[in-house]
Amino acid sequence: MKICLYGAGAVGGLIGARIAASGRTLSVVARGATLHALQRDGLGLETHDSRFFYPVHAVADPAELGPQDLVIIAVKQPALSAVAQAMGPLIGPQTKVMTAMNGVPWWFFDGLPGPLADTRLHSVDPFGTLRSLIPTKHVIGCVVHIACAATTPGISQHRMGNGLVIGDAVGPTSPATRAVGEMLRDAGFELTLSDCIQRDIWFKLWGNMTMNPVSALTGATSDRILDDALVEAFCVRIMEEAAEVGKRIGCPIAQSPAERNAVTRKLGAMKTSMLQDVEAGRALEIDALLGAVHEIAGKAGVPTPNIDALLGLVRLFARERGLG
Ligand SMILES: NC(=O)C1=CN([C@@H]2O[C@H](COP(=O)(O)OP(=O)(O)OC[C@H]3O[C@@H](n4cnc5c(N)ncnc54)[C@H](OP(=O)(O)O)[C@@H]3O)[C@@H](O)[C@H]2O)C=CC1
Ligand SMILES: CC(C)(CO)C(=O)C(=O)O
Repeated sequence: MKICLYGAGAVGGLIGARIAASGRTLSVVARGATLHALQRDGLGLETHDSRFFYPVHAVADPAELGPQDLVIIAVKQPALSAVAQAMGPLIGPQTKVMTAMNGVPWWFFDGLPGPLADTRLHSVDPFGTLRSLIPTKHVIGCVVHIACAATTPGISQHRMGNGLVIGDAVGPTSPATRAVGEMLRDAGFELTLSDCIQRDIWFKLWGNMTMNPVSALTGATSDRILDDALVEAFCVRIMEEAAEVGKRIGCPIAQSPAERNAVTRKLGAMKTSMLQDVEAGRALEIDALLGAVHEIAGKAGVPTPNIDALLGLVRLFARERGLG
């Protein structure tokens, strides 16, 4: 399997390092300090008590690599458009493109039957460029139930969790996606195959769409967010609104906000990826985590005053700090 990673940060670095550690050849498209580090040292993977480096073939220009069997995209949502525009040479007729990212992707409704089937989301693909550059038939969705960070170029720090859920964006699980699943299992992940990856995306988003923006606004880790009764109550109202939207679009959530917050609480003092972005001065993933939910709620006819308030606040926060 010819595998290429695009986005060797926290999540991509972890997935890539595990793939390389399992004995497979991995190509990586990277830039700047990350490219330099990968070419010099390989992909670094750090845990609380270890640090290993794995050799990879790192390039700046996807044209050097040509068509792949699998391209793993693990960038933040604001970087996606530039990646889609550059990755053309990696995509052949049989290529699978796996999006290992949080939030609602541009292809969300392409394979989701129900009242909004085939809806196009202006918030995450305003001009339809992602859809035309990465046709949905190539896409495997991937939900990452892992926490990690990348504070040094080329090195992913694995903090907790080991779960990946993958599924075809459209249609039943294909043999190619099963093969990708086997490859990721071999690499050491707890891999689940989903026959409706949109539901898994919505389920994960249900926790992220509160914790990530609230942590960005307040600078607080997840435990401190949940320790404040008023902030927790605000998060619960947002989750109730998102659960109602989910119910209307075919992504029901079989969990209560209290149950989910209890799971989040067990993760301790977690610094979300959006808080990491604020601290590093990087653009925030607002459209995929909140803008798309706001747009979908409007189309589904569900009032979402609390989601709207959080979206407005975090959007303004990002604009004022040049993180938008
Ligand atoms: N971190 C976490 O714990 C979790 C994150 N997620 C999600 O996973 C996705 C990835 O997040 P994460 O790994 O944290 O992000 P990071 O910011 O750590 O990594 C993104 C990487 O993409 C690279 N990149 C961006 N644009 C380009 C480009 N044009 N060419 C080459 N490389 C590029 C960046 O390189 P450069 O440094 O050069 O900009 C960086 O190495 C997000 O959707 C996030 O929400 C999901 C679960 C957990
Ligand atoms: C680690 C986790 C689950 C925290 O919300 C995450 O997905 C993120 O930080 O983006």
